[in-house]
Amino acid sequence: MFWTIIVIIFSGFLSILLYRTYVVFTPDKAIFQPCSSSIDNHSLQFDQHRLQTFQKLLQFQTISYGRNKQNLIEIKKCRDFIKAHYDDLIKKYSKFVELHDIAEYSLLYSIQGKNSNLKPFLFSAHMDVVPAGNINRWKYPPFDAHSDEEFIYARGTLDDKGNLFTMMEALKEYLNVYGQPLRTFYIALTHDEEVGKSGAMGIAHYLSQQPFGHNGQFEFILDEGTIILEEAFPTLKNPIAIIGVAEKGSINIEYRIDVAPGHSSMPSASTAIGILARAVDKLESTLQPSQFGRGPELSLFHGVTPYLKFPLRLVMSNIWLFGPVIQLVLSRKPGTDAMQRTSTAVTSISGGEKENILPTSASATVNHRIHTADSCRKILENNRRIINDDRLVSHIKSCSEPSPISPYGKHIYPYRILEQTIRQTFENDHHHPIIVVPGLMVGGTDSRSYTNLSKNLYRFSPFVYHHNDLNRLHGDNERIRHSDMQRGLNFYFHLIRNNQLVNISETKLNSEL
Ligand SMILES: CCCCCCCC/C=C\CCCCCCCC(=O)N[C@@H](CC(N)=O)C(=O)O
Ligand SMILES: [Zn+2]
Ligand SMILES: [Zn+2]
Repeated sequence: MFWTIIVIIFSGFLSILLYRTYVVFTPDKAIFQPCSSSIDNHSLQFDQHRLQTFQKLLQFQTISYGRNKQNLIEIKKCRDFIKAHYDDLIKKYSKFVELHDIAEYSLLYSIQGKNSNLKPFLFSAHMDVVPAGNINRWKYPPFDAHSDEEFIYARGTLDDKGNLFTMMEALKEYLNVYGQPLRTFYIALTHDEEVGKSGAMGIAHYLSQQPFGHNGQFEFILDEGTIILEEAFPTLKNPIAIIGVAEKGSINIEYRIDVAPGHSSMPSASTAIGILARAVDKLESTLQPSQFGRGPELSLFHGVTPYLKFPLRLVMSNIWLFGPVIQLVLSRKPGTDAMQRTSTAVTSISGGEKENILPTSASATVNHRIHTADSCRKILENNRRIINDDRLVSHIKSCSEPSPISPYGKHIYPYRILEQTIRQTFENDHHHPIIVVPGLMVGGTDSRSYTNLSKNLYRFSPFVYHHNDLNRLHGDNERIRHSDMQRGLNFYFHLIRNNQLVNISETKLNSEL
């Protein structure tokens, strides 16, 4: 009797696991053709001429070192280069293309559509880059834009001049092929994304003053963001395109301790530096709690699960049971761990004046990137508990809460167009079709300044990266593949094209499912 009950329970349990694995999580085969077939054959080439122009763009040392500390001479040169290179568009299509200088160095191209009933859309990219760090660690000098058979190496290739160049080239091609579009759209090229927001805020302000109708709302906004990952999961051959539907918040907290001075020959048990060091150590070694399953990362996992092989598919289909194991695996790599929790990085520290004076003060700044299920207040509170030392005083230097989560899924028109354009751009790989999933953008973007313009904010860069290469972002040897540049051109071209349908409506989309 006992064994019979055990067998019944076990079989029931197994059935639930298998049901979820093979019935609930099945691949979504819905293919949506967002545009007429004629355009599908239109392919842009990343040819020698485009390569050379891109290299010139990369050679400007448009470095943002810190707030109010930028290489403005190079930024100005880069801006002028962009203006000159695309000047033809303004001249040739002066009836509907305009260029606006914003916040002195940022640019906004507006392309007036024929049909003012259609809500406009906006692409955004930035021309500034972070410093290259120790250039001896680079394979090629970071501003030479060295090109080999496969890659172009330079600071800013992926973040974010690759996006900037491919969207501008796609615009040029679109106008040359089709002339005036139906739907109005804008391309924003900012100059201080890495350190501030004056470019994006100036653009947001300018746009909010425009008489669009639609309550000043954009159909969607697309900014740099999450990418296409290769080999993200064991045994998975399909690339995963992650559309960032939300962006983490960011808080910078300074922890400071002030004590009386003294002679270094008679130190007390702990100095200001020692006390601060222990607090920093506690913050680093105590992770903020995992929020796995409470943000867009859950949808990423649900989207990928049907494509995984047994037994991983079974594990991922049953997060209710294996959640803790998945959290443990995610925590093994910085890139995956960042998806499931608020991250902690101690980014600066200072203290002490002279070798024989006990330090009177010491301070450290901690940067947290806040998961959508957390908040600034919650993180401050967690830290207070973790540090558990009243001698340290905290000061919030800056704080922005996580962004709202933009709507996504089959029934959301702009998300759907984006998803299908990604598939369209990758359609030649039939062996391992691309998987498109929503996800969480772990870094900050200019789109933060555009929140009042649209509820549909997406962050995506159409470039393939291996997960082991993620540390090239803001790191050494940043690079981009020639093939990615080619795909970027086609992605933006088709995205502009796919957004020109007049009868786009959620009803129409739904009927196609
Ligand atoms: C199952 C595997 C999933 C692995 C997911 C990892 C996905 C990571 C993909 C892309 C990460 C891209 C992060 C780059 C951030 C670029 C933006 C940036 O640098 N922003 C700055 C400035 C700012 N506006 O805040 C920043 O400090 O974040
Ligand atoms: Zn960027
Ligand atoms: Zn960046």
